[in-house]
Amino acid sequence: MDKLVIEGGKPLSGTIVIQGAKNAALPILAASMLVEGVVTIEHVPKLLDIDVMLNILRELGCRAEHEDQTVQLDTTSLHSSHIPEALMRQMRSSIFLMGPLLARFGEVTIYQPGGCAIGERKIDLHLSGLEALGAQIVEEDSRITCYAKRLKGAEIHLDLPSVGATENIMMAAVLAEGLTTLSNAAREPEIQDLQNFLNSMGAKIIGAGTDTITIEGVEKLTPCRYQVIPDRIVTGTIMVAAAATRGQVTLLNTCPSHLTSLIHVLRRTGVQIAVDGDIIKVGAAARPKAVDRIVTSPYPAFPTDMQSQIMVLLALADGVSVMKETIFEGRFKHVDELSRMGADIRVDLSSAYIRGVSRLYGATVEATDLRAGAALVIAGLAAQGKTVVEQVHHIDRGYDQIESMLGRLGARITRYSPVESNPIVP
Ligand SMILES: CC(=O)N[C@H]1[C@@H](OP(=O)(O)OP(=O)(O)OC[C@H]2O[C@@H](n3ccc(=O)[nH]c3=O)[C@H](O)[C@@H]2O)O[C@H](CO)[C@@H](O)[C@@H]1O
Ligand SMILES: C=C(OP(=O)(O)O)C(=O)O
Repeated sequence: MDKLVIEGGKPLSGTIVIQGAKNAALPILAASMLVEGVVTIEHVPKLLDIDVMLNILRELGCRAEHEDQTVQLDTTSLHSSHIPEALMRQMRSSIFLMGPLLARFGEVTIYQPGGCAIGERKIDLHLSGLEALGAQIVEEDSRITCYAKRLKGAEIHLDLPSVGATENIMMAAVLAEGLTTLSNAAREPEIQDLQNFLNSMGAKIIGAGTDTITIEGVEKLTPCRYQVIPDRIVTGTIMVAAAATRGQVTLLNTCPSHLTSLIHVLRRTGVQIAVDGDIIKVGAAARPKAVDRIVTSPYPAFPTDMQSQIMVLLALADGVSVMKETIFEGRFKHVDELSRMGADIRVDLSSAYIRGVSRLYGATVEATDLRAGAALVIAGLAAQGKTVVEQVHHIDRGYDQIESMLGRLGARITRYSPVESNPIVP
């Protein structure tokens, strides 16, 4: 497994262009299976999860190429709707294929998906949503088969606003007969992006970004060319890294309106943020201030995907901060690792109590999941001395060569692979 070696203590400085959003690109790639022909998706980052998705699509008979951030998919020879268990288990987002493949083939076989160890992550809402659209679902051990000659529009209420279930139901309902109304839908920007993509292919969806989404089924879609939105979590990660190292960074290709809750929290810590169109400038010179209470909740509240990164800034703040995690019960695994670097954090059930210290110290730490890994990289950049972050494959799921990105901002960060003990020069 690769590891990152970071010499900390250098403020980040410079300009960076933000990659396209993983969490928008993944469902959009899956939704492309609804149409027959050649679909072109731009601003698709080079990530492990994207590679896994493209490998699954190839396995199903789709032709897939990914060059210069552009994915071209030819779905004409798609011949299977059976996703092998080994591929299904490589990531959570494999579940996005359930709705589109069912809608296109009238049948899909999947297995329980894999993913980061951040919580239980059930798929009951995905399944009950498809059932409401008329699918017959047969579960045998980890294998799930869904059948429906043609899905039928329905009124569906989600017990909780699941991002993935909202997207899966939207994708399935696009080719269903009649009208689907989805209430208590998730409102994340990536859902709006999926709506825009599907509508570009001729779907009739309104309401994404609100809690009620209406999908009028159509007979057929036509292929399109589409560009995914900027990644708000990568943007947020760099903003926090700039703040934690007391640097000055300009971020290009951002969507500031997707980051309102994070910007609000960062300003409360004393970080200077200037927004101009799709450009964000972040600067911090002094020690951050503690924030009494942050609660992760569905969009537009504070995102769970930024919880571990902001915790690093709070670990260096003046005072005590409280962070409550309400989405994933297992998302405090970075706390033990940060403690090894000198952080003073106590976890009690779903809350973390963070007593800021004036300095973190380099250590050897392990990325336990994607965002925990990103947090440890930020901690390493801000710490005094050398930090080694192990299990970097978790970080590669969501950040396109994090070491090159941060290196361009002056960070002293090098990737080592176990095969050659030489550093990997990007
Ligand atoms: C690829 C992608 O977009 N991933 C994001 C998506 O994941 P994902 O779509 O998996 O997250 P969900 O919104 O579905 O999960 C939210 C909560 O709902 C629960 N739940 C979900 C589905 C279900 O059928 N039953 C159920 O109980 C989950 O266990 C979790 O506690 O939203 C999460 C919450 O913002 C983010 O952290 C992930 O980065
Ligand atoms: C948890 C995440 O992703 P996924 O849902 O793909 O596991 C994430 O992006 O932070």
